Amino acid sequence: QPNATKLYLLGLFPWTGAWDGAEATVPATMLAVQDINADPKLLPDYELVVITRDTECDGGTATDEMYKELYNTSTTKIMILGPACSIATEPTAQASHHWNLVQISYSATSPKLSTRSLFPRFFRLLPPDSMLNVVKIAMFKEFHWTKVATIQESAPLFSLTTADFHIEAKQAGIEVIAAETFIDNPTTQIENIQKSGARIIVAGFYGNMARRVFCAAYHQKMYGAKYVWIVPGWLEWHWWRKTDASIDCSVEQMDEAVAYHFAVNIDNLPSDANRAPSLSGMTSRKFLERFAAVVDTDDPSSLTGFMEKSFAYDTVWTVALALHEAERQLSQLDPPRTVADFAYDSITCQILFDVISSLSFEGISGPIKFNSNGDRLGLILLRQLQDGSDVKVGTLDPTTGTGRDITWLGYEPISWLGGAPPIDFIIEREDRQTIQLSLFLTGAILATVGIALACCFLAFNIHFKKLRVIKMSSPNINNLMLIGGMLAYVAIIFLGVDTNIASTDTFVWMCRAKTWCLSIGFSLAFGSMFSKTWRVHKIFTNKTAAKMVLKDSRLFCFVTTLVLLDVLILVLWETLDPLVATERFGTKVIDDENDDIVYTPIRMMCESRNQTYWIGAFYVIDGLLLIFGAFLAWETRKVSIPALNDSKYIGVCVYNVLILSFVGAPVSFILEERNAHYALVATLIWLATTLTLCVVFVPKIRTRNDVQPAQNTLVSQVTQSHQGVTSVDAQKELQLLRQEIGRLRKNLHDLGQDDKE
Ligand SMILES: NCCCC(=O)O
Repeated sequence: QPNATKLYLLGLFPWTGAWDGAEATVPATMLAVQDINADPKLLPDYELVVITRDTECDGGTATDEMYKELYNTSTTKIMILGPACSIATEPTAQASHHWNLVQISYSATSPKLSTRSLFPRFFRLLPPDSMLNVVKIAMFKEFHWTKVATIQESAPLFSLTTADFHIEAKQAGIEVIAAETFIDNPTTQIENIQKSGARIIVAGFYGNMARRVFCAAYHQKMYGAKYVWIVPGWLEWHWWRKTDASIDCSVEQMDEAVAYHFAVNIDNLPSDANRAPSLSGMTSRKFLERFAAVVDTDDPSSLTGFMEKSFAYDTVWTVALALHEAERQLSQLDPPRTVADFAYDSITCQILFDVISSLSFEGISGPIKFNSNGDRLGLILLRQLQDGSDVKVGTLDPTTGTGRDITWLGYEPISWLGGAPPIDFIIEREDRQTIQLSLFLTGAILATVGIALACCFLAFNIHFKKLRVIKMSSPNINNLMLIGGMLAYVAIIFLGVDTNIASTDTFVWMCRAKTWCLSIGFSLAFGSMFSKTWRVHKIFTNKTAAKMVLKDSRLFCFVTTLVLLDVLILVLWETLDPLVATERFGTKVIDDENDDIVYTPIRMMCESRNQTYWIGAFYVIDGLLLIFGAFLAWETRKVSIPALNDSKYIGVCVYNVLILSFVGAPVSFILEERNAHYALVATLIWLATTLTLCVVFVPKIRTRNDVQPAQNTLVSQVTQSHQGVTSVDAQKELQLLRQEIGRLRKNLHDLGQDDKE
């Protein structure tokens, strides 16, 4: 109409950015404006004019553009359309109500926008994305999935939608086994999901990040028959095929990765068979034809925002209907007013707000009605990408029935690449790690051989106790050493008893017995060696010949003290903090041949809560003994007197035990694999014990007939021995040696007497 008053609307559209939906929503908006202006019954005295601005799908730009237009006083904008992206809608809708402007978005789906206190004059033609979660949950129920992983781009739109999904999933008994968020590189998060074993993945992202996620999924082989991806249904057409320098996947690879994924969105255009006549008088088909006629492409569905075109069209109709009704209500005021009088005043704004709140009409996108949060409820559509085609496979109407069931009837069947819905999680199996029977038997046989060897040495020691070479080496102390060795061998057997061959109770009992055998065995064997080395050291360092002899009884006392100390610690340990069987779970391992199966390594351990302290006590005592033993052995390294014939061998043994203990203890702590642990620890105990016993006893056996009666021989040996280490002042040395020989003779005599006692 030539004399129509212009009513200006500010249209905020994203021509660029993460979601450039202006491509389709602007033509649809203009189509609606054209239809409304041509309708003589609707706002007959007015002409709607939409001033469009590019928001770049960005909060800052959108706010800037909005203010530029609001401060442009040449035109008064009576309402705001858009923006499309939530990130741009949130700041603008938080500010526009201060200008008494009602704002209606044709596309923004962030759940945050449902907060009336933050966005008091905001409406949108579609529900928040969180409302789509009901379809995702319904899918899980339908296909008996109980485990899910989620991945989302870091933005309120996705984090709020995902948080809501987590709550709904929990209520539905679905376990979220991975919840990943990324900013711009989802590689690690995709790897995490793969490690979690999840097969059903619910994702939230814009198209640019969706490409990165699927490219990472392609590289991790997280697609195909075994995976189900559920993504937002409003992503731009063929979003995975867009040229993108930030991904290292070809179009073919992306086609492969996204095949058969599901997309959930609000139904934007009901089929003509199911729909009531729209207020515009158009069928869905007619609308599509007209839309195709106004856009500059042969394939309108390729335009970003194609899904939202009907919402954009209906947004303008909502605005027009509200203005029409507001005009009527304003005319009844005293003095009467018109919508054209709007000067960012609250009266018109309130009327418009109330009208829209109670508005109900049949739009081109279906029935339009807003809830108290300004959201619109609608039919939710589930689509699947089947052989490159976007296929509708089901719908869910939250307003009918339970509002939680998907209608499959009348839609294409779902295509499963594997012929059936995939399992939701890899099959979990326990991998009870026990010591192999063959390894245990090997250990037991070796331990038995060791015990037999120790028995032979014991028999030899007792049988030849009168033999001078045996008598001089404190055979009773050596017997203690042999008993200690035997206990160490027995510990090897106890250590190898696992739950595959014994009950849990027996396992714990064996474990306790092992601890006793090892600690007391060590004290007996090493304590004996240590005490003898100590005696040799005393003899050769004591200045006064009278005080230098340590009798066997003193050595016995020393070893007994060590053993009693062990017993005290062990009894306290048993009483205060007893060892019990506990299951220790290792890192899950996916089967090499079938990636549907994951094994959880479980090791039965015999542990106590504060065992570190108890073991620590033993380490401190035995460690000190070892270190001091090593020192004594070093000090007496040059003593090679067959009459005290063990001293040098004992030194070798001290080093042997010291090195094996210091290597074995930390490695056995680190090594988790049960068999390797047993093999290492058993080998170290066996080696340390066997080497010690052999080093001490084999020379005795070899020289048992080689007994020298004359003390002259001893003198000559000591002299020879010391000559080997003396070179400076021969005369002086000779004198010293003679003194030493005298002293040694007395020592030997005392020792002989002591043994006889
Ligand atoms: N409907 C596409 C835009 C989504 C959003 O940013 O809310």
